[in-house]
Amino acid sequence: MTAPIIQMRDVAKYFGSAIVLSSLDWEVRQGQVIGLLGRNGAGKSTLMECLLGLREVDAGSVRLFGEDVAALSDTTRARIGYVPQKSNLFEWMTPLQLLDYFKAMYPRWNQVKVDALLERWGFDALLLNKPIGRLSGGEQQRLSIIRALAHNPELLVLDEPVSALDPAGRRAFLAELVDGVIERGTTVVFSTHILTDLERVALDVAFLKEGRLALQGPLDELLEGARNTVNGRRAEPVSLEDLFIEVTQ
Ligand SMILES: Nc1ncnc2c1ncn2[C@@H]1O[C@H](COP(=O)(O)OP(=O)(O)OP(=O)(O)O)[C@@H](O)[C@H]1O
Repeated sequence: MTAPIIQMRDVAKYFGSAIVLSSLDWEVRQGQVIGLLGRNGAGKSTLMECLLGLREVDAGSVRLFGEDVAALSDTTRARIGYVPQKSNLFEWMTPLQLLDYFKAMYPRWNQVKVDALLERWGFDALLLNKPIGRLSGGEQQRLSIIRALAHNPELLVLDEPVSALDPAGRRAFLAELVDGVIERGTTVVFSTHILTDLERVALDVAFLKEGRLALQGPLDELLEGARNTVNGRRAEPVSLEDLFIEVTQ
């Protein structure tokens, strides 16, 4: 059997005396599409940063594609795409310069896809040549998504990728995610507070609570299970919002 795409064992992460992740175990297999849920401050961004090796863990181990995340090879790095919650793009560059910069780093860069997304997502000549620092929040987020998708990653980690997008932008992004990314068998970890988006995209959901993954499974099974546990009788359907409140409170 091939190694899991993500494997975290007994991971702990502290900020000073605050325990954010504790004894956390997680395995994500190839092709899984997981919506990561948790209340504000539960540690979703921290978990994503730790799993990508952007933050050092205080205990435990993290492996990506079977490799220790602290010593990832360039080949494995090139298999990963990440959209952080806060844009981390070079603000003094223009979108065109930024995309050229990353293009040189990734052997599998798909310029046809980049050009199609730029056009579909409203990057005209004016926007493409403006310093990134002067783009709106939503424009920066769209650019960050295009950058993360451009090299056809096999693992895509998205930290609230639609938080700054208007409804049309969100819909366009979700369509791209479903048709252009998930269809290709990409493994996706996706955090959001917009539960309707998650219901459209995620096949599995994982709830982060008190530093651990409190519950994970196929979304439809979790909803069905929650409905069947009410008084032991078949009850009214449970919404994902109900389940979120029940699991995370
Ligand atoms: N660099 C840091 N230094 C100190 N504390 C931090 C740091 N980064 C995050 N924290 C704390 O760690 C906890 C988890 O934060 P994190 O951003 O991972 O949560 P989250 O689940 O992504 O939240 P949200 O849903 O609000 O985005 C919070 O209590 C936060 O204040």
